[in-house]
Amino acid sequence: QLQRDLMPRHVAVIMDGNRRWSRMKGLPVGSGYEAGARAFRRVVELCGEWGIKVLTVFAFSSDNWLRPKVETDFLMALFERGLRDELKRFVRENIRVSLIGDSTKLPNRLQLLLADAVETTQSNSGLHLIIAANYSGKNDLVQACQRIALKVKDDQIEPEDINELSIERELETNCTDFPNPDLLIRTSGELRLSNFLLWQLAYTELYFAESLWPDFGEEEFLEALCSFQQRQRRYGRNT
Ligand SMILES: CC(C)CCOP(=O)(O)OP(=O)(O)O
Ligand SMILES: [Mg+2]
Repeated sequence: QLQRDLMPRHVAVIMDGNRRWSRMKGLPVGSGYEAGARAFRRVVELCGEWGIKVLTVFAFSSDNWLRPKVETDFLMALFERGLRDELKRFVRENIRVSLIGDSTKLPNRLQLLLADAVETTQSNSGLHLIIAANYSGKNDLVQACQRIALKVKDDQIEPEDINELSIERELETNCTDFPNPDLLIRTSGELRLSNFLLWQLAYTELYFAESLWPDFGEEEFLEALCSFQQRQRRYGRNT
């Protein structure tokens, strides 16, 4: 019963539950992250198949640095390996890659790979994949305020001219025509935003799945899309 003309344009995903998945299977933590990477690739494919325009994934939050170094090192190496393997596919499938978050804290080789992926795919017109790496929703708002304050200081704008659009234009998600997700999916039963996109989620339909991210497959993803299509979005109006 999924209707192609009622698809969300922009889907955001918090890919949570990878370590619990490995623990439940008695496997090392790394296998949970690797299973998560496979689930990520599956969802990228599905977004392409269903004509979703923008997919933003929370790949690593600024809080994730607090994890044991062996884990963050593994994750960084996994991102690098995954990107190296996927870049050719992204180009072939006309996927555009953008990056939000403070990438300067990532390992240099990964920074170079990400910059190369962004540059190589910037004119692609297929699915726009926005990778939130070391991203903080609050920091996104802080840097937007700093940019606006600079424009006021340089007499480019007056304080009273600042409106929602002025802020939206300075957010890191200004790389897409659809900065505000229509649907947010968070897996593993956690019911929180974890400092992901904050401003952008103002009217987003929130969907929480019990599945751990590695188990979030085609059936689970289509279920989330179905749920989205069944919700009547009122944007504050009463009908
Ligand atoms: C880095 C991030 C995508 C990992 C998300 O899964 P997770 O490590 O938070 O897994 P747990 O919530 O099960 O600990
Ligand atoms: Mg988690």
